Amino acid sequence: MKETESEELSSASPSCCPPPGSHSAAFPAEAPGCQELEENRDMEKVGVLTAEVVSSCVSNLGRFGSGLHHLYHHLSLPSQDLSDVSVLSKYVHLEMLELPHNKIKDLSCVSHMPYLVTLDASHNEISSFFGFQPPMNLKEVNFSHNRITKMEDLSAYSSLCNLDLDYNSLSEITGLEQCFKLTHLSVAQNKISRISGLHSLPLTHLCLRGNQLERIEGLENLKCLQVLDLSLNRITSLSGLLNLHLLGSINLEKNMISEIQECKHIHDIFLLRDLNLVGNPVQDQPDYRLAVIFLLQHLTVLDQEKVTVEEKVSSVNQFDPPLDVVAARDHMTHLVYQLMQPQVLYDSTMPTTDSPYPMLVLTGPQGCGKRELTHRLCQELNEYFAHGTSHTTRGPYFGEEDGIDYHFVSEEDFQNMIHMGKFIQTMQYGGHSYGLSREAIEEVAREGLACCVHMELEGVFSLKNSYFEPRYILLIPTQMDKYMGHLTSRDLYTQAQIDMAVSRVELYANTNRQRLGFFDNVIPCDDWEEAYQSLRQVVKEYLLLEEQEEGDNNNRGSPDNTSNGHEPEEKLPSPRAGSGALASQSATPIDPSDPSYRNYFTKIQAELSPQKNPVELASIRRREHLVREAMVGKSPGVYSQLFKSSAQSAPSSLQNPDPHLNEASSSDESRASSALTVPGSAGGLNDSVEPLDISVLGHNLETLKDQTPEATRPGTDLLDVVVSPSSDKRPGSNNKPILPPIPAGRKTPASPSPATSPRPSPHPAGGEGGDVDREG
Ligand SMILES: Nc1ncnc2c1ncn2[C@@H]1O[C@H](COP(=O)(O)OP(=O)(O)OP(=O)(O)O)[C@@H](O)[C@H]1O
Repeated sequence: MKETESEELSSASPSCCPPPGSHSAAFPAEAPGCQELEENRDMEKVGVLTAEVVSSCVSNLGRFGSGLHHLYHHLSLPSQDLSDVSVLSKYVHLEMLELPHNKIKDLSCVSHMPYLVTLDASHNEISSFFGFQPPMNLKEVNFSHNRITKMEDLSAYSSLCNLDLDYNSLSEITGLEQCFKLTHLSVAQNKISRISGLHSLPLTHLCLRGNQLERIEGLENLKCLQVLDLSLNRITSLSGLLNLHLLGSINLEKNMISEIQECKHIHDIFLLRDLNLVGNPVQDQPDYRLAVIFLLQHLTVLDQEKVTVEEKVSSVNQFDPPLDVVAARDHMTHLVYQLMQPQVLYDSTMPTTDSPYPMLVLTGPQGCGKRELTHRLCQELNEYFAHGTSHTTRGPYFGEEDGIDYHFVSEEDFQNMIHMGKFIQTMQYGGHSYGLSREAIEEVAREGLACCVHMELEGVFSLKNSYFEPRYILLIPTQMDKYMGHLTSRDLYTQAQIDMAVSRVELYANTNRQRLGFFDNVIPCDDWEEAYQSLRQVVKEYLLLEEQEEGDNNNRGSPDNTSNGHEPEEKLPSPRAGSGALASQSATPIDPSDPSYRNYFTKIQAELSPQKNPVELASIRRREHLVREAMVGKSPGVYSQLFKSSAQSAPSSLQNPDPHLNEASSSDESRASSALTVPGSAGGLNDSVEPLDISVLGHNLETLKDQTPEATRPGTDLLDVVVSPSSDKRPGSNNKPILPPIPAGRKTPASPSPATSPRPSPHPAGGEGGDVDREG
């Protein structure tokens, strides 16, 4: 093959034949004669390029014309100290010419190279801009490191794709209007102070590094731009990059960008992956890196460092934390501050851990009516509920009363309260702080009532982290016009506040959609009267008042109801829905894993089993006693103490000589009193999950009750007493289903602390009993 080529080459250049197989020959259209070669050798010393040198530096042999001629297409003469390359005008077939690092001033020889595609004349002394006739196919030109001061019209160079003009003395970009194929332009290290002349070029890569730019401008129409280098300029703002939707990389190293907010200008460039702001004053801003990562969430590299997943998560948690994160932080804060205070046992503390203090939370967007409904409910059902009054730093509206609507406090006092560990939860809303204090709940608990509060969604999230287990009822507007009209008519809010409130309706709706069971009920609140009736109905069902009323009616209708000697059945969860679709909690079919299910069947089983003889009963009681002791041994002393005190202080109708029964009754009572709590956590009367209700005990409660004289008397059944509508329902009497069973020692603690010292209650809780030290 090589031989054939050589033969062809020889025939194409008879006057200057290279040795066969040698690459040391170039093949100009008319090869120089031997005499000329001699002359060239003489001139080499003064930087004149000779044909001999050329023939030693060519490469890339290829066919030409008819295919019978072979020619070298590439010539590379780097760092040869050449100043005169006019000999090249005879090499008309060159496609690539590389002459970097020479002393060339004149490139007019290129005019004779119509096939030239690539020209590298970097690091020379050229001052004339494209001083040659345009080769038709010229695509890549490198004139970097020369002495060009002015760009001229390049409209004849229509094939130009890549132009490098770095390190010249250009002060303006001009003459490129017709370069419709120019995709790469580099004009780094010049004297350009304003970006212009780029029009709608199809540039994908643009480098303007090391100029005197102060503004990013004139790039609006570069829709194809992908890589932009503006480093080493004096740019102060990132505006001017809008609409460059394909931009993937921006280098702004060593500029004068000082504000993180500048990143907002490039926020919508979704393909932006790489941003370099090294050496800008903005880097000194607090949380600079996370802030930029947050604003530009598509970045994978910032300041030449990879953006990690951890950084992305931290940035979101820091600058737009999800509700859960806000709530977790809020809860942590209050918990830690609270733990730093002397620990006391609170009035809302229940005797057993499975029966949380009953609370009702109405939530919904601002002005949806939840505050009014809360107050109305507390007024109507004042035997059961009292309002837990939050603190706020906002000033009172006309007609609002301190201590009733809110505790109005200064921001300073609010902060002090936080640091004193006074709050259960807090939140910022509309520029003000709101918080539910521990004392607000305790005040209500001291009355022997359940606490009813209203709050925004964030408060609910935070409260869900605490050990309180309230019922949450969502009041949601469904008719936006009506809701907005109501907000407007209140004449309290600016348009921005109204917009915010309205926009948050969706937040509530989404939470309800996405977090099944997050709210216990949802009530539309477009009509407040209807909403109240629904709320009332729902709450009554929580309190089991509906069943009681029904039960009463039934009892009245059929007095022989219990004449068979059986105790009235514990009611299973009501199959009726409370109100609306989300009131279906009580309508859910009984789940075998549900404790009430287990309890129900234990009871059925107990009733179906043959009567135990006295020996068996004694054995069961002994085992039960052992288990109880073991349980008590595990529990903190003060709780077991309270547990007993509670039993002692129960109303006389509940007193039983059997200590086990007293414990059981107290326990049952507390569970029954927690009818407001969510199923599964504490449960109501129907959910009396006896901790000792394990198979080894069999029918413990039933058996024990059988042995008490009271249990045999109609109307004094333990469970009956707790829920009977006819029973004493004085606040604090321990008989109300929702009441926390308040130990007798509560009213006169041995050494009251400021946090627990009770204010005189109009309704003494529980019976008379021994003092219990409530301090933890
Ligand atoms: N402790 C709290 N935690 C969270 N949110 C609270 C708390 N206390 C009150 N809020 C809620 O803060 C929002 C603003 O309350 P504010 O009383 O200032 O507004 P409002 O215009 O009277 O609205 P509303 O009639 O709903 O109470 C209300 O939605 C309110 O329920």
